[in-house]
Amino acid sequence: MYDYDIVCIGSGPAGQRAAVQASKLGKRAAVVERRHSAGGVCIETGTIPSKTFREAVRSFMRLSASGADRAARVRPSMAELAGRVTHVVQRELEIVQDQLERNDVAMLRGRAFFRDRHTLEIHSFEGVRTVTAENFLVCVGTVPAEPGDVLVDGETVMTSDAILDMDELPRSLAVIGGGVIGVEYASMFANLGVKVTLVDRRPRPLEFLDGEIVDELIHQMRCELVTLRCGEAVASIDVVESPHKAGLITLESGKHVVAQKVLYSIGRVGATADLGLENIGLSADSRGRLTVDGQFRTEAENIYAAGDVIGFPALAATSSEQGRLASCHMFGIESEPMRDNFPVGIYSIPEISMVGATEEELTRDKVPYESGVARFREIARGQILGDDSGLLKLLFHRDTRELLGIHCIGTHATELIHVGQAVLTLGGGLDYFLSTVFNYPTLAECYKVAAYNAANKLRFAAQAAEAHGRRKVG
Ligand SMILES: Cc1cc2nc3c(=O)[nH]c(=O)nc-3n(C[C@H](O)[C@H](O)[C@H](O)COP(=O)(O)OP(=O)(O)OC[C@H]3O[C@@H](n4cnc5c(N)ncnc54)[C@H](O)[C@@H]3O)c2cc1C
Ligand SMILES: NC(=O)c1ccc[n+]([C@@H]2O[C@H](COP(=O)([O-])OP(=O)(O)OC[C@H]3O[C@@H](n4cnc5c(N)ncnc54)[C@H](O)[C@@H]3O)[C@@H](O)[C@H]2O)c1
Repeated sequence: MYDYDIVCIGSGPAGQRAAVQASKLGKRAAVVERRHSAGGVCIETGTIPSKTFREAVRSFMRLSASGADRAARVRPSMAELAGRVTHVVQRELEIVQDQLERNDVAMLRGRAFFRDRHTLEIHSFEGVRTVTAENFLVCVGTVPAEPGDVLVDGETVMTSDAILDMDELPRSLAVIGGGVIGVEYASMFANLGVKVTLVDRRPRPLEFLDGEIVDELIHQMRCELVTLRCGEAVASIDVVESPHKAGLITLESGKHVVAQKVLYSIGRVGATADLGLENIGLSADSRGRLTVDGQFRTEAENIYAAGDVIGFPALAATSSEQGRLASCHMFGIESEPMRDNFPVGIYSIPEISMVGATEEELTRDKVPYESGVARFREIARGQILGDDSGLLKLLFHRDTRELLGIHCIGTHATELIHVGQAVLTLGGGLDYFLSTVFNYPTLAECYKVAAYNAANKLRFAAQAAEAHGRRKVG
């Protein structure tokens, strides 16, 4: 008899959801966590702190005489901003703790290490204890990628794990890596009046997004005086005294970037290095990730993996759902697989969200489509909110009129996207939006306006094709 039916290694969204699901099925569940509290990267250093920081930045901008006038903005102290983050993180940790307790999930504190396929050592300052389980869920998440040749001292050069621990707002910040983390923090600090330089070796940041949306983001970032150094890789980073401590970044092109602080955000790797995978016959890929099948099972029959440690899409909500599904599969409960149409939300300022195909993907795959765009400045709610740069873009199949993709940048984009997500998932299209009435004044009205725009383009194109056909016949 094992100590537990399931032990989840890691208390992020995947571990929490898997353990609670197992408990609801009457199983004995435990979660191992090496940090002081349960919550994972999601609550302690990732999603919740960064999104709370963003809201704190935005509230200070709203308090300013004019959000659009950089010079007139109130510049809060780092302590004021961080205070809000600490408060929300603390509350979220309490909620998770309470939820696990209510569901009789045992919390085991310490670093987990596999001794064999049914035995785990848990190392803590109290010593080493051993627990056994019938099944394990590896949901250890990720840690920042830190190539050995780059100095990350945590003071001048830091990863996203430490960026909010800065005592003061820096005068300048260099962000290395224009992925989601880099872009989000670059835009937040730029809106605080920090002089930001963003470096990425790719030609443009966030290449997986629709190009038009990235164009708008770049425009907005430039308005906040962000310098973009794209298509440029970093050769070295040194900490210099000039006369104050600063990071000196040398790019492969020979250019230098000097900034008081450097955020190093070039991706994250699975936290599998010290897990004892060799003792259970598993190995991780070069980025520390584990491979699983459609049921989240690894090659070891009783060992499952979910969340960021299995790679794409590596989001909080998808990790949560993967954890729940892994638990169901483990205990023979049939469940619907996770739907493909999950949204991506980027909490830059302005925020971005998308679901479905981009124009670039449809063009590459030769899918005939038409786009419809609504600009927030043409919508009453956009005017009320003072957002005159936001836009919603819908992509429809030209022949079937099905909805294929939704792309949004601007206020509440991450909420607004869910209307489109539902229509996309349920197979709806242009005619749904044309015949549906939304609340007024709301941003949801953008769906109707974008649909009109696409319908008009389709009609003009059909008329032109018909006229062309008549001319040919004549
Ligand atoms: C700065 C930042 C911002 C983000 N913003 C968003 C966002 O806005 N939206 C979004 O959807 N996603 C966001 N993410 C991603 C999101 O945080 C992750 O997708 C999510 O946390 C992954 O959940 P998980 O369950 O895989 O584990 P994690 O949340 O990564 O937690 C894993 C836990 O396992 C523990 N652990 C690791 N090894 C061991 C061991 N050997 N023994 C015991 N415990 C161990 C770790 O201490 C950690 O607490 C962000 C990430 C970062 C870094
Ligand atoms: N809103 C969200 O959903 C959200 C927010 C933050 C983080 N996250 C998660 O966190 C994960 C990690 O984010 P990330 O931004 O660190 O990684 P990423 O992989 O998204 O981006 C890393 C970027 O760094 C660039 N890069 C790599 N090496 C470089 C070098 N030597 N010089 C210059 N540029 C270099 C890459 O071209 C890439 O654009 C993401 O996969 C995402 O799932 C999600």
